[in-house]
Amino acid sequence: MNDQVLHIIGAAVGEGASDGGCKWGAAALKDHGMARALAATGRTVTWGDTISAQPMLATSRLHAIEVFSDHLSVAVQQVLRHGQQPLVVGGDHSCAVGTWSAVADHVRPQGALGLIWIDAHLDAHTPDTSDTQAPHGMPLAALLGHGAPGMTGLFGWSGKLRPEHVALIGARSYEPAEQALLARLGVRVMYMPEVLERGFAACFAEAQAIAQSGTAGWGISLDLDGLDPRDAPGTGTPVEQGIRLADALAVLAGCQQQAGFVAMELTEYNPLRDFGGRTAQAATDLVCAVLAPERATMELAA
Ligand SMILES: NC(=[NH2+])NCCC[C@H](N)C(=O)O
Repeated sequence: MNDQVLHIIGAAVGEGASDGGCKWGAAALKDHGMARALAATGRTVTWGDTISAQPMLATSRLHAIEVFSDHLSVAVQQVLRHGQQPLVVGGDHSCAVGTWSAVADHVRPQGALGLIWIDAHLDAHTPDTSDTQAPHGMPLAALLGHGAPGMTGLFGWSGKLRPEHVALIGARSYEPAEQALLARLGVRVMYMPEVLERGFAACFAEAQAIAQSGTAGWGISLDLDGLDPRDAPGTGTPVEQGIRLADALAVLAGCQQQAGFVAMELTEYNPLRDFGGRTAQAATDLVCAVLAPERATMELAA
């Protein structure tokens, strides 16, 4: 039984994407009852502050995300300092910079952070390589220490993630420059054809081994567009042929009980495209699967 308080932080950011609809994602998931569903698994849950990007106080889109990342990272740091477990609910995927910078800084005295990144995209551009200049295409590069100083250097240090502790699953839409960066760094990327061939379970097991080995803790950054749009149509940038929801639910169940699991982030929920609320339900079921105090609880509920 896990009695650590689960503290949800809403990340109201859509400015990182070309279509800003994800800015309303956290509020919509709150209304949908995500906290209630998590509490029903047996966790003690608080929905804390929502951190909002404020473009009117910034000089550019990138600057808005830099300031937002800083604010979000401080909020996540506070949760960790209180001994609670953070769940960051986005928001476009640029929120990963704030989330994982704080988690990496928190575990740093004990060692490195491992991260499993589930996504249709690589999110490994820098301002020098991105055609769209959309910051939500840049967070993984920033966490690896590449990109705008305002995104790489939170808490006064850069390289929050080391390449050997990171694994991506589900990529199927990307540009050559970001692919080249990850290849040069030696990051393990399981592209969608490999996931279809080996199965999501085998890929996730490999990713978990990467995230756990030689690290002081690990987490999951789940971009909903990693899922197949047939199961999760309400995302910022949907791409055909993704991970099926049933596979994800089965495989991700019980992560909370795995050694070293620290935190989760769920991103790119776009309520403006979620007619009928199917994606909100998928998002809710996924966080419950990962964060339930005991695996059996989810199996009984299913
Ligand atoms: N987190 C996301 N949905 N990222 C999409 C990025 C799309 C594209 N690679 C870009 O950089 O603009």
